[in-house]
Amino acid sequence: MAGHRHSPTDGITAPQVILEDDFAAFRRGNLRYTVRLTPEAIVYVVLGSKQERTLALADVLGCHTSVSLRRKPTQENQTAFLCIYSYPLKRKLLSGSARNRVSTSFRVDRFDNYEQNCELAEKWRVAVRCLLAGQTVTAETELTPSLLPSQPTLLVLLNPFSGQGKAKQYFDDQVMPMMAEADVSITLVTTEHSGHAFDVVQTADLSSWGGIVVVSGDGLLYEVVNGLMSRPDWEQAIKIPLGILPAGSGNGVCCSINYALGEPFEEDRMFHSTFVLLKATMKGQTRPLDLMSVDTASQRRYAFLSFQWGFSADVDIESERYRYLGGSRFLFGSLHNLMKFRVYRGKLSFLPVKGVDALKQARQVLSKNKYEVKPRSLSHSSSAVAINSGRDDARMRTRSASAMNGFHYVSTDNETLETPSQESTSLDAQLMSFSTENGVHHTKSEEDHVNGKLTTDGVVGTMDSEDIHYKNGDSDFIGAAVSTNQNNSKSSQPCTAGAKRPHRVYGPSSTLLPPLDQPVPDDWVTIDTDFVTMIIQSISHISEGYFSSPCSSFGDGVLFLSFLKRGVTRRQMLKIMGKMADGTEVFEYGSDGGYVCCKAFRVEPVSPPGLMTLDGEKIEYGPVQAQVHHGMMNLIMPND
Ligand SMILES: Nc1ncnc2c1ncn2[C@@H]1O[C@H](COP(=O)(O)OP(=O)(O)OP(=O)(O)O)[C@@H](O)[C@H]1O
Repeated sequence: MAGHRHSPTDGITAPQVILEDDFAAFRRGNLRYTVRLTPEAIVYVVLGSKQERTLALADVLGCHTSVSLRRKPTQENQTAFLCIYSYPLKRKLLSGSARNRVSTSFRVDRFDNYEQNCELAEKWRVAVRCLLAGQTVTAETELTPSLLPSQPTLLVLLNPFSGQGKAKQYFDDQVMPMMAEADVSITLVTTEHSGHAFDVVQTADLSSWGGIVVVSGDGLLYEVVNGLMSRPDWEQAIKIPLGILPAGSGNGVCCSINYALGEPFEEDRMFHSTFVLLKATMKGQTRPLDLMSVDTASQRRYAFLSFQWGFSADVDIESERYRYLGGSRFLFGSLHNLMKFRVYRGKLSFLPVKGVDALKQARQVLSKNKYEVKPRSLSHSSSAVAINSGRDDARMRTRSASAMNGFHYVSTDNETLETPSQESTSLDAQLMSFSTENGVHHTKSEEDHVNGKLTTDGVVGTMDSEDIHYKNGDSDFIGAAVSTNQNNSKSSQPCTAGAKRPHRVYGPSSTLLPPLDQPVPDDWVTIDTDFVTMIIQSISHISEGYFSSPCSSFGDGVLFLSFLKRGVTRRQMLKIMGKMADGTEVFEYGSDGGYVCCKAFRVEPVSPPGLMTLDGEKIEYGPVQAQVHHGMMNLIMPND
């Protein structure tokens, strides 16, 4: 039985090789391999040939010795086994790429003795597991089981009614086998009613688990987050790594994770998301995720995904009855709502982020994604936001470069790059003022645009038809904004989040938000109009097929706000929905919408009661405001 331990002086690859042995193929007669373990891969070469195969460790989930092969040693056969589970990406003919499971087994037969072969196989297992956990292993490392990283136990909360009601089936058939391969142990709780997960995490001793994973739609994660934030030790509790496996019909978080990582999602989303989650779990990796503190008249909640009002909220909630269709329910719901095509009167106010040109960033992201991007004269644009305020349908219909679909861009050097309507000129001139560094800055031409309404501490500009106001105060946009609680420090005591918040809740102070019944600070932008839809989100996808914010990334500390106003037509809506689905130019809302970057927002509906959602869950209809809290949560996902 051949084989040898690698010596660092062997060959040119010597410094890279951690282990090298000759093993027999599992089921292929006399075929033998030289197998090498490097920090990046397991490479095996057929003895006597140059036929080399590589299992990249980035694709490997686990490694087991003979245990999994269910073979007992006999007198004649003293062989041990080594089995490696990998999930390499394969290109698909029509649909990009997808991972597939490959299990590679070797017969470890260097010795005539079963125990010694087992010991050798175990050395390999220890080395591979250590590398998968991100530990450094070299040819000199003494490979004993004591080196094995301790794998945390995960609390898994499974909603059997998520999506099409297949969460349990997915979990048993796909997730559990992969968890076993990765040696991840779990405590499984199947939720029995709405609020169950909230109760579990609100009272649990969290030190028992290394993380909490929901197998559900985004709604159960929302429940878990709010459960954690309702604990007296919320500040520590919310730091527990949180993961999600997509069993809902929306799955915005999983979609955003896989998009950010360049991982496939469309085909077998549970399989791909489990792979991603386990890779991160094994290395103890997380990424920060922002949390929104959201106040309504009666309550404070926490959200990590989106606030929606209008068309998209209606689609989300009203399509619940088509749940059996899975993700297609949104398409069905969209078509249904397109027929009604309602508008919603209200006021949208937001605190813009200085120096972020959301549209320009979106274009960069999309072109990096190799999507076809139409030429636009944006090269000098660096205004804080870009908003379309015109309502010129003729201009909307003309997709010429000069019309730019109604978008109007301004630059810090006051160069107007488009010929906007009078209305958009007015708004953009106002926006230009907060893109300057030190408070108010107006050129003569800008002042002309804002209809001459100058005040001593800034400017109030009004638009004839849309009643859009911009007020510029003296204060810097963060920190000095009006707040109910000027103490910026986080409190572990219950805090009231504003004058209209009768429910005492735990959580951070919303330093950017005034009480809900008080006016917004001067440095906020207000748009008072008829809206068709409004989505405010912190990650890229609000659900599958809704890549509505190309600029959003995990833990960026900002929100992106997309809206459409009265004036957009059904045809345009259809087109926008199509673009959202294939991830191209989702921000191209024509002259009747906008895509902006903000830190806080307030929505004050005037329309009769309708639907508003937070992370896809219905909330009470009425005034609502929120601010983003940078990276408060830890989302289980790879970060290298
Ligand atoms: N056993 C249960 N019975 C009824 N409701 C439950 C149960 N477990 C959880 N819930 C509730 O179901 C709601 C939705 O859960 P979840 O997000 O997992 O699925 P979903 O709404 O189907 O997902 P999606 O919106 O993506 O379709 C949550 O608010 C949660 O409180």
